[in-house]
Amino acid sequence: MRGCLESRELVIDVPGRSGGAALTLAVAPGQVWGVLGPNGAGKTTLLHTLAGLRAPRSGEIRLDGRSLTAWRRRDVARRLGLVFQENHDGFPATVRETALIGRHPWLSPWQMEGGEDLRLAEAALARLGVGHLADRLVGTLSGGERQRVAIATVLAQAPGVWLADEPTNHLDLRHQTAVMALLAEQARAGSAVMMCLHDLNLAARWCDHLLLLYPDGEACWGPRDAMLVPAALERLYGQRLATAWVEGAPVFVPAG
Ligand SMILES: Nc1ncnc2c1ncn2[C@@H]1O[C@H](COP(=O)(O)OP(=O)(O)OP(=O)(O)O)[C@@H](O)[C@H]1O
Repeated sequence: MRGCLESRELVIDVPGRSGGAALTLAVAPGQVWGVLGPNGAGKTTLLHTLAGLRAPRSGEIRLDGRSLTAWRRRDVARRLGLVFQENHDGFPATVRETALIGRHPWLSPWQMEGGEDLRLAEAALARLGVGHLADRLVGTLSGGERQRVAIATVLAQAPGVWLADEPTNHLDLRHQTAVMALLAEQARAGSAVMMCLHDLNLAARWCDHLLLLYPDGEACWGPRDAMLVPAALERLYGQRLATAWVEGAPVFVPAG
């Protein structure tokens, strides 16, 4: 499914911060954007603003060529999926029931999920390697299993735009790689993908565009190689870095 998300002169509303960069950028079909920045820089605020969950201070967001506020909420949910940083399970649902929530934007009010919805939800769980947990209550899962169910739920939703807040949260190395490969695969199929990451090396390997959010609200963005400048990254995190090259890609590690 193709999707495109644009921001025009967008200033996010970070509590206690005056000003902030005006973001004008487009996450085009096929692109994978990484959002980097230290704790509190506003990465989650940005993703939630782009998803329409909180109002910007100023500026506009356009989803598939139309103002986000002009779409009905259901139509937004058919086009845009959000992987939250943490999952809070208010109800005792099974893994299968949780993945089926991804199909709800595609049902009419009061319509029950059908066989095709069930097939898509179970295929998504299998893709994330959690199909065998379908009958378990989500509250009994490990952190990494729960995270993979959350990603499977968005996969079942089949959005053209993916917003993922630290999608590799709680995941071991193999599953981090599998999830990044899945997001890249979604982009290759025409989706627009944007994710917050704390791991510079995952960003360097898997993202083609980067947005650097500084704690004072400043920002810069562009193609990955133009953004992966050690001095800029050191200023971003307030941390000296050493750079090595492994299999043709830069690897950043904290120095001294
Ligand atoms: N509801 C709120 N009330 C007060 N302050 C808030 C609220 N939501 C966010 N903030 C503040 O806004 C700033 C940006 O938060 P945000 O969660 O977007 O940062 P982040 O870059 O995602 O951080 P992290 O890397 O720690 O996840 C933080 O200083 C946070 O404390």
